[in-house]
Amino acid sequence: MSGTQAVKEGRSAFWTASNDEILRSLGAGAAGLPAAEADERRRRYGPNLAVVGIHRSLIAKLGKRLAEPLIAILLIAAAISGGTGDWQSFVIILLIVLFSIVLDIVQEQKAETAIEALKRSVAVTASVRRDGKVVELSVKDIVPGDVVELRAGELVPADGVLLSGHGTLANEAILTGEPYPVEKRPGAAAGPSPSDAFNALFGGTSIVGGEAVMLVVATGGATRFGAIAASVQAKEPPTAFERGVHALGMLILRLTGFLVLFVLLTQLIHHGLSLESFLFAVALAVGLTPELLPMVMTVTLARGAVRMAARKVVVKRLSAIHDLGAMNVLCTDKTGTLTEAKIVHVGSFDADGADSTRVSGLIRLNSRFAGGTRSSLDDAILAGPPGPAEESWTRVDDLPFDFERRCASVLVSCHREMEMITKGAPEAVLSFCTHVEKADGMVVELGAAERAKITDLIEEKGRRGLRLLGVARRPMAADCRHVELSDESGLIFVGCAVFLDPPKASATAAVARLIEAGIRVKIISGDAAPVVQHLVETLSLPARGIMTGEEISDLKDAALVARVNEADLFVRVSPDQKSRIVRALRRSGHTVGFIGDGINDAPAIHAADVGLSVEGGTDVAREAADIILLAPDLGVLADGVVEGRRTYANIMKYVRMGTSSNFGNMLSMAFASLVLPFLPLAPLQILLNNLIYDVSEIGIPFDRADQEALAAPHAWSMQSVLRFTLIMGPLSSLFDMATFALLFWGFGATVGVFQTAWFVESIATQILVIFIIRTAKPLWASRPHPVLVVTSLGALAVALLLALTPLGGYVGFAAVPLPILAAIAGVSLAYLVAAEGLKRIAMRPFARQGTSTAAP
Ligand SMILES: Nc1ncnc2c1ncn2[C@@H]1O[C@H](COP(=O)(O)OP(=O)(O)OP(=O)(O)O)[C@@H](O)[C@H]1O
Ligand SMILES: [Mg+2]
Repeated sequence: MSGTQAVKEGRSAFWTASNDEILRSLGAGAAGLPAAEADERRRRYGPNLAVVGIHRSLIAKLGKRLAEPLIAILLIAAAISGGTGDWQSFVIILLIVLFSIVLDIVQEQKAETAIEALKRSVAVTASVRRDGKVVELSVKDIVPGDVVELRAGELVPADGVLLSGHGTLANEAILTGEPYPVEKRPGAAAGPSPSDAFNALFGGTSIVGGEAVMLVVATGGATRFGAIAASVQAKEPPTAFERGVHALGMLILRLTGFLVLFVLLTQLIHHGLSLESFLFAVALAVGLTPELLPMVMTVTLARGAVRMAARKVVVKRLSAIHDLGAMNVLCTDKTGTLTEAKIVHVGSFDADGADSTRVSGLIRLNSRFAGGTRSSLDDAILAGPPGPAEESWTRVDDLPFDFERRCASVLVSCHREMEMITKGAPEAVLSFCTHVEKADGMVVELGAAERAKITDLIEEKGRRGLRLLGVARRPMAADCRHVELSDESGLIFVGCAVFLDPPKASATAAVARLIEAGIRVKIISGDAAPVVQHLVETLSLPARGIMTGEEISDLKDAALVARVNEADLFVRVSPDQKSRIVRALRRSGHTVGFIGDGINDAPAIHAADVGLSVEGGTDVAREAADIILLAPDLGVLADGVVEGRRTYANIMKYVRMGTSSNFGNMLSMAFASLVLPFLPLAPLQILLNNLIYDVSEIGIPFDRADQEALAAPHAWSMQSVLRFTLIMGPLSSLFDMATFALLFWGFGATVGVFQTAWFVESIATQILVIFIIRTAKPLWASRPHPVLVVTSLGALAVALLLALTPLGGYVGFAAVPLPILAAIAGVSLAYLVAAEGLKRIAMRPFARQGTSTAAP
């Protein structure tokens, strides 16, 4: 198949065709598509999303819920009730199903809308040529035939070919697993294999060097990445928290199944098969399942996300909120978070340490003509006045900067002169040098003594907090047209350019707050040791232990795990080492955050439990991040951490209440069905009880959290959930059983009175205990949020109204004599007092695993 054909059919090997062929077959031009044509194509090809169909329609959501086993069973129960002429049950069951589904869907919908809006606010855009102008478009609006302009640090939005490029380097690790950048240039590839496609860029990869103009050939699911993403549904692996909640849900489900079978069996033996006992078992199953847990989690997290956004922290992945609160190690790069990132080129010195305009002139030529990533250092260099003869130099070739060799070279010519000028990390440049240029222009061999002197000079400037770039040159043959990496040798050292980047005054307080919050702060920088150490001293940051990139490259992963905890400063590390450090910290048991803004930070951001970036960061860093800070400030992050912990604390309240009351109810029901000659609650009453209790908890996402719950990183612990359940559950069923005994043997209550009284006891204790177990402190020492007070007491009022007024006749309630009511009130009060007393033991925190090694 020819290349043209491949393009026409939207098939894979489009890179074998020539650009002219591709432009023709796509009906496109270098100036971009007309807007009307683009709209037409958008309709024809659909949105440029790798995975579509994540947004389920309302109908689909409803369908999914109706198909849930519990709801399905309830609907069957309603049908059977209706079929046997029990219209009352039929209507009430349907109402209950409807109400809980609507509650669930509405809440979740609201949460999703809020999150979508947040995500959109930090979404990555692309520069697209339309109607001959360059416009910023949402990536999803890109269509085949579009012409996209790309720079280093940006994501490739779709599959396409290079129309032109300069020093273009792409990172295709997402497709190939290969971490090293691949060179890209225009032309037609020789073979159909993607590894031949030197002229193609693929959606989902990123530009890490140079720039490019790309013609889009395939979008959305038709891209290479789209095909992969669709096959794995691009699902992120669940976090520890998500796994924990899921495991808990499964445990409860199994217990419920077991219990329902048990109750059904005892009912069968006692009373034979009846509709009543079937409905009872169904209602029990419904009542015992924490069916609203997923919704409450989503709603609580979404509310947390909205609150965090108000504090300039935008969450892209909801569960990252939990991880942020659990984070106990934060790794940060230096520039921007600890410094102002206002880099100024303040001067240059030669090999003897004397001021030198010659060095400044050479480094300007390098920055001016360097391809690849233009860094903030280049911007600082070019902000100064041009050198004397700068205009007469022209670029011939260049070797773009990369973070591994930390150098950039240009080949420039002026009249008959041809020079290669190299700049980069001083020690890297110096290692390429064999000669040195003196102040008078003389070039002499670089002896060991002089080399040591220059190294000392560099060290000494670094200790004063000055950032340096070394400058060297090499005269080349006049007919030289290309330079290669091997040409970066035998250089003549000229001197260093000096830069200042003022420390951020607010960083000291922000780091102190993070440490106060139980988070260890580590600095991972590509800069030199003295510069980083000077910064740490200036800001008086508590940091001990330093490790260099060189040391790290000598260590195997296992050895690195053993050593990462010893150091708080990591210097001269490469992007790959940044992510190795993060992974090692995670493997040694920490929950690790990484904040950075550069291309070189993206792998580490991705590797962290909580990847953080800032609004002004590069696209790749922002795309890799779970959380975006709208202000590059660690103080904002400290606020976010507090919010994350609050959200977690509220979810734990729901988990605790759900598990302990469910477990208690299970025990009570099992006991009751063994000893009572009738059902302790009619099926409808159980459903009603469950519904009212669910409503009473709607206020939890709004609740305040105690200062104590915010003070330290938390971690999901199944042990502590189980302990709470095993203490508080039996306690509540102890009082349930006392109520049974009192009603049945003490007062000799009739079925109707018994059920009404127990309904009142059960709902009152379940709801009121919210106020006790929402805090580990004494009840009176922690004030609940008004919304929680209103929802829970409101729900209780409704329950009492239903049970104690003639309204209750519809669901089988009877009038309860005053002495019984008084007795029930007494039992309930006794239960609450006991719960308050026991909660201290039940809520004692478990020691966190993995922190012992990291304690300061
Ligand atoms: N444009 C450039 N040309 C030559 N060398 C450069 C350039 N940009 C950076 N370098 C060198 O590479 C080193 C690492 O880059 P950079 O400082 O961006 O890393 P980093 O890890 O992001 O550091 P930080 O912690 O300060 O954010 C720099 O210290 C400098 O020596
Ligand atoms: Mg950086």
